[in-house]
Amino acid sequence: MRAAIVQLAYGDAETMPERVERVCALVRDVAAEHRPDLVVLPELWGPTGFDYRRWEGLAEPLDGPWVEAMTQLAADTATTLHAGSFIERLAAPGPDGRTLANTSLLLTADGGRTAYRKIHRFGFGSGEPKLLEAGADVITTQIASGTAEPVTVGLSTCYDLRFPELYRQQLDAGAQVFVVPAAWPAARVAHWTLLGRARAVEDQAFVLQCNTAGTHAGTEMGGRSQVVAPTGEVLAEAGVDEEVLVVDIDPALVTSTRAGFPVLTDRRL
Ligand SMILES: O=C(O)CCC(=O)C(=O)O
Repeated sequence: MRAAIVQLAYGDAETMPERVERVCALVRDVAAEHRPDLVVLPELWGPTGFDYRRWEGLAEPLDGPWVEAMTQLAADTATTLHAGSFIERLAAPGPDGRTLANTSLLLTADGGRTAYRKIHRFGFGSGEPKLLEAGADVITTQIASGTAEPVTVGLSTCYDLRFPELYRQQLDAGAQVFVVPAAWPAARVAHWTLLGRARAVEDQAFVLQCNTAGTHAGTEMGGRSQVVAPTGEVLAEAGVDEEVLVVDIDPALVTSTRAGFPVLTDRRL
């Protein structure tokens, strides 16, 4: 399976419509040049990861224009597109009384859609916990892998990476690949790369991490997107600017790693 991890850089000057147009053109170019099976974009790259004041105004329902543009992009490029996440306007307030969520979308070329609402909200009382509802559902789904066998991917977002129990639940649901879009700051980027490797090693799964680069709302993003094999080997790592990683991964390596070093069979639940 060929994956293209599109690490986007942005600042405060670019508007969301300008960025959507730029990113659509970039993804079309990547798809035409590399023919990936899966393209991954970062968390909240449209409304921005840290400019919370804009979220209310930039929120959209699941049938809004951003989702429509991403659905069209998946169809036009004939790839599965993990579109990163957006600020979803919910039809009704959730248990915390909020009407917004940080929602990731996996879109297939034939119009299929899997949504994941970020479970662990980042901000310690401000930002996400103050403004957003938390997701409640662990999400895995099967996608085409470029071979006869589909591959099972688990969806999570940014701060979720700090909570290994989520990945164990995805593992138990059959996940072979974890896809993690993020807007992870430079200040803690060493945690981002370390935790991605940890999730790969402990669950013997591929980890595809797509971070944001640039500086917006006064927060410098960390970049360093990476693709980690079930053995823990880092197959590709980005720098700190906008960059596209194109990596061929073999889902059979998950099976052979789990069979060759069967640590998961020693779990005591
Ligand atoms: O956990 C971290 O250090 C960063 C998390 C974050 O920025 C987010 O979830 O948006």
